[in-house]
Parts: sequence; C-alpha cells; structure tokens
Amino acid sequence: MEATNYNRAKAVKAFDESKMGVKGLSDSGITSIPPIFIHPPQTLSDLKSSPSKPTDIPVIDLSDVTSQTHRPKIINQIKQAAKDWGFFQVINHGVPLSVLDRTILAIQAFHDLPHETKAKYYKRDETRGVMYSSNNDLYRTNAASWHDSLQAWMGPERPKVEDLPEICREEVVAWDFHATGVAETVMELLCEGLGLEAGKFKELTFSQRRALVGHCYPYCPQPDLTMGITPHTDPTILTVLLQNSVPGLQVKHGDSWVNVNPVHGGVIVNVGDMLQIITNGEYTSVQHRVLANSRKESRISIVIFFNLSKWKGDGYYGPLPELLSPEKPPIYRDFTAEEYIANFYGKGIDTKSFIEKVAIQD
Ligand SMILES: O=C(O)CCC(=O)C(=O)O
Ligand SMILES: [Fe+2]
Repeated sequence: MEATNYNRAKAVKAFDESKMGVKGLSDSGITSIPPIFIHPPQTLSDLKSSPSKPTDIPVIDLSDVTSQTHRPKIINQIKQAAKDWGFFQVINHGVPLSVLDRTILAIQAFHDLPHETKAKYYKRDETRGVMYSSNNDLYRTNAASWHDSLQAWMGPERPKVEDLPEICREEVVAWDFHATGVAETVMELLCEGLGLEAGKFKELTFSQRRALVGHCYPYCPQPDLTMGITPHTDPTILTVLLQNSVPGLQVKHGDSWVNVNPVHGGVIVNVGDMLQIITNGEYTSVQHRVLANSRKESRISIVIFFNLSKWKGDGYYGPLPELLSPEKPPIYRDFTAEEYIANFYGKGIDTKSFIEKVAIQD
C-alpha cells in the first residue's frame, strides 16, 4: 500500500507541475485516463445504478415577478422548489440571452487556450485573486475529477479587473453583475416565502462576497471510471449556475439522481448549506454531481457562489431568530464564521457536510 500511495502522490505532483490541466490531457489525445483520476468502485457502481429519469428540476418563470397578481404564485413555486428539490431553473429572468451565450463562449474560449498560455493562472492559493485549475480534490481526496476551473473571488475590491484573463474579462464582469441581480430577485422571493421581509437576506449581505468559477469538463475517454465532480452540497448561501448544452449535472432527489437538462436561456439556482441552516431547515441544500463528459464538445458551466459576509454582529451564525418558535425550535446550533471557514477550506469535496456537524442531535 505504501508504494501505491507514494506513486500516487508522485503522479499527482507531476500532473500538477505540468500545469496541463485536464483539458490539456484530453487535448493530447490520450485514450485511457491516468490512474489518479480513477474513482473507487463504490462511487462508480452508483453511476450505473442511476436510470435516466424523465423528471427534471422545477422550471420557474419570472416574467411576471413584479405583478402583484402573479407574485404570490411565483413565491409559492420558488418556496416549494427550494424545499422539495433545493434546485430549480429560472427563465424569463430579464438577463438577455446574448449575455448568457457570450459568457459561456468566453469561458469556453479561456479553456480552449493552449495550456502553456493558461499556465500563468495555474496556482493553488485558494484564498485570493484569480486562479485556474483548482482541481481541489487532486490533493484532498483519493481520486481527482475530470474537470478544470477558472476561479475568481469577486466582491469589494477584488479581483482587479486586469487580473482576469483578457479573453473573458468583460464577460466575467458582466455575468457577475447580471447573476447577482438574478440572485437578489430569487432571494427576495425566498424571503417572502418564509414570511420575512423581502430584503432580509440582502441586509445580511449575502451578495457581497462571491466566487465565480468557470468549469470545463472536457471529453473523457473513459467516463465510466471517473467523475466530472463528485457528489457534494455547496457550502454557500445560494449558488447561481449557467451551463452550455452539454448534459452531465445531476441532482439527488429522494433516492435517485435526476438529470438537470440544459434549457437554453435558463439559469439554475440552488440552495447552499448556509441557507438550509439559517432557515432552520425550511430550504434544502441537496447533493449534486457531474458525470464525466463522454461527448467531444466540452461541457461548460459558470457557477457563482454567494456567501454571507455579515451577521447579527455578535460573530455567530445559526438559524434566524425570526424563524424560531416553541413549535419550531432550532435544529442547528450556532457557530462562528471561523468554524465555518475552517470547514470550507479544510474538507475534501466529498467529506461530511457542515450541516451534519452543526445539527442538534435529539
Ligand atoms: O458544473 C456544474 O454543473 C456543477 C458545479 C458544481 O456543483 C460546483 O462547482 O459546486
Ligand atoms: Fe456544487
């Protein structure tokens, strides 16, 4: 076993130092994937056990969101979707289709650059600035996943626009702006769904600290042996996701994995762990995963993670007092921002979720 582990560490290091990324490997024309990407049999058997279902996540039409007649119905739809699925797509959200298309093409264009050009963005400092190929699970878990990502921390004073790759700079800034607008609209509806003031989450500054991640899932010659992204929940408050027309994203619903079929013009929104916690379990953060891509065309997704940056002022996070009552006691304990952040950076993507750690046991 020692020898195997040693070799794996060496192979991981060599892959990392090559700065080729998964796209570089894929483009090199390999017909079998390096062992560091091969997932254990438990993960792989679960891939097979998922019959493709005809169901899809809820699609919510926001076109009449400002109409007093239609708003209550939309609030109800969003509330149900956030409870039952934790994932939904919004359409007619007001962001022009051309903005969505341009964003996807720009991220695709970045990943299509020769790996030598992308290498200058390749780094492992996850806390600042812009970085490429955060194959986070490379070092954290025993099997790396078949994707690359371009990652930028957005928010007050960062990143400096010049730090973003020129090829997608304008589009990243534009999408960050539009996606934040969509997130704010959805958050207002989610607040109203709980009987809170529409601006409650905004007041908690949920949209100030954001991470934008442009994923690329290139063609994988052995999609049955690896994953695009392993099953996980997002540690965020809310996540906004845009995908191109190549499928692969799946959401856990009950005992089955449901495909999130690409809808042109659709923007996917999902509940993160923090939203489940602060709503005392009213909204659900669900597991999702991405299958390794068997098509020649890369799968592109652009994810914006929204994080809370302020709380009551006493430094603690936990279920919102407004949502608690003798009938609805807290099901999660309070915790500090430090504890949350330590968990975020310390865990492998597929280890125990933060929610389980703060759940109050009976
Ligand atoms: O690429 C996707 O569709 C999902 C990405 C994802 O789940 C994540 O980045 O947390
Ligand atoms: Fe995710």
